[in-house]
Amino acid sequence: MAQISQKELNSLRRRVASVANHLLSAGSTSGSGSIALSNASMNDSYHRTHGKVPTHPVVWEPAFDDSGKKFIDIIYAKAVGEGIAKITINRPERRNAFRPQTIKELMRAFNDARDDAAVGVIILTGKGTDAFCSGGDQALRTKDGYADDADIGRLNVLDLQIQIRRLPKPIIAMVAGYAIGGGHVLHMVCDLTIAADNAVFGQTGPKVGSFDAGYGSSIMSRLIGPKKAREMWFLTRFYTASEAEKMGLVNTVVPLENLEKETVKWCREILRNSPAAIRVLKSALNAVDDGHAGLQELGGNATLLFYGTEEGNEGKNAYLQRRRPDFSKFPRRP
Ligand SMILES: CC(C)(COP(=O)(O)OP(=O)(O)OC[C@H]1O[C@@H](n2cnc3c(N)ncnc32)[C@H](O)[C@@H]1OP(=O)(O)O)[C@@H](O)C(=O)NCCC(=O)NCCSC(=O)c1cc(O)c2ccccc2c1O
Repeated sequence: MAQISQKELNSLRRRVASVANHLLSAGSTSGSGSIALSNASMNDSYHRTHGKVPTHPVVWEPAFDDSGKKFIDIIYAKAVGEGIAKITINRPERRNAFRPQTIKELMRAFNDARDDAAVGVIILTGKGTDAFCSGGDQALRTKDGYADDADIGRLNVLDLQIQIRRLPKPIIAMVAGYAIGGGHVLHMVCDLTIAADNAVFGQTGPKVGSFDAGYGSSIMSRLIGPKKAREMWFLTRFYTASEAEKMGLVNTVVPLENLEKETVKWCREILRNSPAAIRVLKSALNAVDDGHAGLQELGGNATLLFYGTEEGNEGKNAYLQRRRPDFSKFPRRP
């Protein structure tokens, strides 16, 4: 009998789950029988044309990158047949404070999720319900950053922030408990934040002898306004989830027990929409704040789309066929 490899088995499981999910969601749409009769709220009318967002439980399976290395400080998972990856900081005994190793692993997982064409949305979260992330591990702080295994000081969370901004898929911070210091900045650089009602947000930098004068300042100012950003940094106060929602720091607040369910619902809604449109929108929404790098990202998307056109291909084909390109048939649109 022919042997089936683990990779083939996983792919088969994903396809079966995808078909099952499809059937479940079709069932939940036609089964309710009340869609056309539902009241006139905006989302109901949206659901009339698009069908209801499936609410079946998500099934996570462990995920790996191709480095062959294990993950120690994080848990990496993908939802079977769904297009969702979940990356969890796994240092709950330290309120999910990160060390250089944690950041390296996060970057590996984000890279894998970026490269996996089956993944359309990524969730970043912390293990347990006490903390999303409490920032850099202060026990490892040295004169030049946070000590890695070779005792070299690192501020590599700054590289992770850039990776999150440039990754062309939506990243949702799923926050329960504390999001503090560098952990608070991490949720801010994500595209969306879904907070549990026990979430607490704050910067401690000036209290513990640190500051993030990069995204931690500029993006915060964009999100909550320059006065409120000064308040958050200068006074180092903590804010409840509902205060954070009023300030525009988070998208929504839900009961802790519904946090993952609601986050997955948002993922599923995003996944119904055009990946290319979302990709371009993410880079467009970041472009001004990210300066030349932001424009480069947005410009790269224009090139990517242009390569798929007949006009773009005429140039390449002419070069390969050693002839003069004929662009005369392509419109010069108003
Ligand atoms: C987050 C808390 C408010 C939680 O308080 P709580 O009372 O719930 O819990 P404990 O305080 O008892 O903590 C339990 C346990 O965890 C340890 N721990 C918690 N946070 C950290 C941490 N960040 N580093 C190391 N250890 C931590 C704590 O010591 C306890 O251990 P036990 O062994 O005693 O059980 C509260 O914990 C808190 O305020 N934490 C500190 C928050 C903080 O100041 N974070 C650092 C801010 S600076 C930063 O993150 C930062 C990082 C960077 O990489 C940067 C890079 C470039 C520029 C700037 C950067 C930057 O500012």
